[in-house]
Amino acid sequence: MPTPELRQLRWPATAAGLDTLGRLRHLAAGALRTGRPLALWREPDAAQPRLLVARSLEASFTGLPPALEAQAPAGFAFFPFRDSDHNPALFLPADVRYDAAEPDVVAVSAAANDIVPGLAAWLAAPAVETLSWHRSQQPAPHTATEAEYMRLVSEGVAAIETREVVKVVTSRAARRPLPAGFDAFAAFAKLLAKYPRAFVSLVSVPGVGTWLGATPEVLAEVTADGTFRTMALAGTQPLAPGMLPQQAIWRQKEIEEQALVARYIVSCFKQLRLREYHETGPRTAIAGQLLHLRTDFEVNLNNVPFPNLGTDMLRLLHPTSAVGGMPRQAAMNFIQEHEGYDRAYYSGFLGPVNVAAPGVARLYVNLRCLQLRPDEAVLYAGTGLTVDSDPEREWQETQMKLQTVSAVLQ
Ligand SMILES: C=C(O[C@H]1C=CC=C(C(=O)O)[C@@H]1O)C(=O)O
Repeated sequence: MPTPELRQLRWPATAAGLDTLGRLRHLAAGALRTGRPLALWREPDAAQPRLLVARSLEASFTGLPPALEAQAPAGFAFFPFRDSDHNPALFLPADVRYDAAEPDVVAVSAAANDIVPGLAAWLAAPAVETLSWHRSQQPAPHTATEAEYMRLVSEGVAAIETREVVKVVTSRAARRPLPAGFDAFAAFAKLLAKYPRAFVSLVSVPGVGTWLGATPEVLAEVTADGTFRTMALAGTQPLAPGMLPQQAIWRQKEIEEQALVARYIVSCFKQLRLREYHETGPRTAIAGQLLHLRTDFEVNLNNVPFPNLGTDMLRLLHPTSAVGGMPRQAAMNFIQEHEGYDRAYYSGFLGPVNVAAPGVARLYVNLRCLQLRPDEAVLYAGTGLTVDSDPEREWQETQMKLQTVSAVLQ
């Protein structure tokens, strides 16, 4: 359904030779060239990716997490794990939109009317070879060695034993060189093909940097038919070749770890005094070459007196105990004191709000992601700890999780 205040620009005949990926790339090039923030993403099981360009960086700064109601502004949320001057919370207004499923038009919001002449000229301009992605001003984060990470895990287990926390998720960053001729757009296209069930994204913001990922974890979703969804995702094991997910056997450690996340979600519903939710699972879910335990939660918004449930739940859920821990504040304090690096946008959340249509929002936890730097990538992964965590196994688990996105660096 076209949104009335959107102006539709048609691609000129000169662009006839560009396929949809070529058009997405060309629009991304235009945004980068003019110093504008942009997001490219493909929702799980959607056939085609979408692109959104914000008219300016200034228009993209925000305070609170976005409202998810149909009348709220349309845009793309890009939130850090923890707000700071270095890692601002962003909501890129949907000023320019391109949906590869409707390849012949580019939609421009009324707020961005002034950029129409430049954009129209750009649609007719020849495609460029190399794109200069926006860069972060921050130095690369500290990357933990195996010994350092194992020490962090032991400290986390000790904090659980002394009841400082019930669960905590520790994480680390890893640096990898970019292969010769690395192209972030081509890497995005590779992730699209490799992970059809993931939310695949490439976000580039002036001064903030460029992030690429393929995450399996829904944070908050509101659908056109009025359904709210979230999930408790935790517990990890490799998907062995030829193995069916239903054959997976889970240890008590993973079962408990995931149950805590599910319990946290239920406590958020309780806080809002909502009882009419449906809970399915836990079931084994595939995420790339990994398996997780997943419980799905669903609320029919047409049957409950909670018109703002999506917005309220989003504000309660972030950061979930799948990336922070429980109790939330104690786990956040532990991470701040012990982790020794800045997670930036890793384990924050991202996704479109009211872009596909008013009242449709799909926000994901930013996992299995990397930050692009001029000649290297910084990759991120974490592991949920319980009292039974073994430091060596947790290190191995981070190695496995890093492989999801490092597939594009080979
Ligand atoms: C923190 C991450 O994953 C979370 C989601 C699924 C399974 C997890 C785990 O088994 O620890 C984590 O809670 C990550 O991928 O960096």
